[in-house]
Amino acid sequence: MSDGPAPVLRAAGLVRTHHGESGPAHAVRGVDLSVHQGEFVAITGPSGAGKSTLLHLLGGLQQPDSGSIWLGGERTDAWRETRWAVERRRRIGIVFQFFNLVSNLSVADNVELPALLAGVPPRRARAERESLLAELGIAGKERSMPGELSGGEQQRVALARALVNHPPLLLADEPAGSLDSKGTREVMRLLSRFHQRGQTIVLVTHDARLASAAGRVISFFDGRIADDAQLDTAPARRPGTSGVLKLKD
Ligand SMILES: Nc1ncnc2c1ncn2[C@@H]1O[C@H](COP(=O)(O)OP(=O)(O)OP(=O)(O)O)[C@@H](O)[C@H]1O
Repeated sequence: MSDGPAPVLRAAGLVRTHHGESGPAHAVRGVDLSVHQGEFVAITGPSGAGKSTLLHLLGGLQQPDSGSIWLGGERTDAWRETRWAVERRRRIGIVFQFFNLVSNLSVADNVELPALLAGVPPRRARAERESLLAELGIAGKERSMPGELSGGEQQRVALARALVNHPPLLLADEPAGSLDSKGTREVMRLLSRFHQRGQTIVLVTHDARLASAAGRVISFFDGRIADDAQLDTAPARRPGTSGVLKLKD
């Protein structure tokens, strides 16, 4: 093992089988993975390959049948649901395809909630929320309810909520999956921007074009890593570019 800093995330021997009505689905069949500080990793692959299951395991939203996960060098095997919930608040931001905002809370409350739950004083939570919403281009929407926003705006709120506690790791599960091409470009541009500032990101997408915004692309197939490639053209290596995304309107 090297003497460098511990990976932000490490997984070893992860296995997870779902037991559905149509029998067992071997979603994750043995995954070893390390993600280092500042990396932008895309996990891509066909529908049903097990990408979402893997991301859920990495974020502690589901537990593996076997294998281990380390966050910042700390082994999580003994963590149960409540411990994961507490640790996630500080250490892992997650954005989902369908945003998962709390529909009866305002934009401001949605973003501040994880900070308040983590014990951040209200004034600081408010300041964090203000600066994130401004940065994400949705200042002025604080009082809106999620249902009053476009999909792209909701995803930006979800990003603000995910980042409000400055987590070392951002997980994104098809964050543009329910957006039109304009919203898709916007979300990917924002992810690239946060990445250029040092945010570590693991993105799951079935869309190879979106994956090309990352610096490292893992091809996932049938529950396993089929390929793990560094891209030379990644935005992080070319600061100031907006990435290699070229989506049509
Ligand atoms: N809760 C569940 N119960 C039963 N089977 C499941 C469950 N969740 C996922 N699966 C099955 O596990 C396999 C992997 O699913 P998963 O959603 O992880 O794949 P994916 O690569 O993210 O697919 P997609 O791109 O379509 O979202 C599939 O065969 C799926 O049907």
